[in-house]
Amino acid sequence: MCSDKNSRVLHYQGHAVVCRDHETALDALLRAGAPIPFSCKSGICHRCMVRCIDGDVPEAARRKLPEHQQARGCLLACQCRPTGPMLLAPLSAEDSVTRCRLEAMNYSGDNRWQLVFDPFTRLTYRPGQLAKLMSERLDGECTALFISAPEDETLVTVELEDSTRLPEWLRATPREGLEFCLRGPLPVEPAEPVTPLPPEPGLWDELGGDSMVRAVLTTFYTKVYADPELRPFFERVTIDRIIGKQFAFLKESIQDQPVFLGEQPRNSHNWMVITDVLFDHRQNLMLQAMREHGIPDDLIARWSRYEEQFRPDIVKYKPWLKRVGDLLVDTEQYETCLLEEATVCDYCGDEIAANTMVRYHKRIGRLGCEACTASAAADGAP
Ligand code: HEM
Repeated sequence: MCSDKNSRVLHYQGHAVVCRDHETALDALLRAGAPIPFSCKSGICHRCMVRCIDGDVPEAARRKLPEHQQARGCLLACQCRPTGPMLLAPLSAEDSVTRCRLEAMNYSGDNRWQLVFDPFTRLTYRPGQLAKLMSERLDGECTALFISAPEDETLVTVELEDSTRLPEWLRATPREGLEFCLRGPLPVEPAEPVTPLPPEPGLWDELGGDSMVRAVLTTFYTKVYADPELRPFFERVTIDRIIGKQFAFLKESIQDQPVFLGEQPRNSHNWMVITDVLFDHRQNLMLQAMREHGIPDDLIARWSRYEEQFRPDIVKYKPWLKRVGDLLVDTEQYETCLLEEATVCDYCGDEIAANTMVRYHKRIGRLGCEACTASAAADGAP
């Protein structure tokens, strides 16, 4: 993450602070005014558990945590005396794992399986939320939907989202008594829209103005377009276009210049399934880009706040509907229409005659000729 391994600078949700000798990460972050939860400060209550996205986690800060949390980079901030720079983030829904005991697995027809189970610790959930189920060894992950009502029942019932592909661990017999792990519940409904931070025009100049912001964004998106996890989202967007959009968005948000013509993050990212972990990964690339251009840590923190604030508008486990005026539009669907004029198929390039019925995807707008859409159906596409 950092060029200076001795700096012990901590980044957390748009706050940057250099940890003093003998100071814990928790105390340093509290000194910087970071919104980090805590209680006992002695490693018992685990309220100050956070995740390390980049940097070395001292052994003492993680040894009291179960293996699956250690593997995700979790640590207790009150037990952490940093040895170098660290990029830290709050826990996400993905970090909460509950052990459960399967009581029954019922076939409810129409290729649907329901699991009834007893969680070892209390689960707070609502019907309609999602969870990831996995074996005790935390592999063989599958998605399930809560369908029981927590106030009426002590046992929990979920329905598997894709019952055609049961993971290996769920095929074992007898199934009753099987122990497994549940991650979640994962949020599916959009949180309240973010109220953006007020502009800070002075920050733009302190960062080095238009040329420096553009240079950092160019470095950042070069990394994004080379990144196997992020690149697929940008399949249909040129790098120059996204740099231009992001530049204008930041200029408007930070410098208060009305230059951004585009959609707010909640709408423009509505179809993207972006987990907290992926969001953190993006923020880490951003941090690297800012550092490569020599931006000091306090300015990095102030800039990062303008990005971090949109986390609730962007992180999700299922696509959201797009809001167009008062309408909510499902963009992740196919539609059919009658072609008024001849065109070419977006998949094979062959001509499609006028007055043909064609199928196109609402968001990506790609339309296919009969041969291509027929072969897609044969391949099992929706
Ligand atoms: C992992 C995190 C993120 C991913 C994968 C991502 C991906 C994308 C992609 C693929 C687009 C192009 C959409 C299109 O033209 O169809 C886009 C646009 C955009 N993103 Fe992100 N983004 C992420 C985080 C953020 C954050 C934190 C911000 C806030 C500063 C942001 C602000 C924007 C803006 C302003 C646009 C342009 C919207 C428009 O076209 O009107 N993104 N993003």
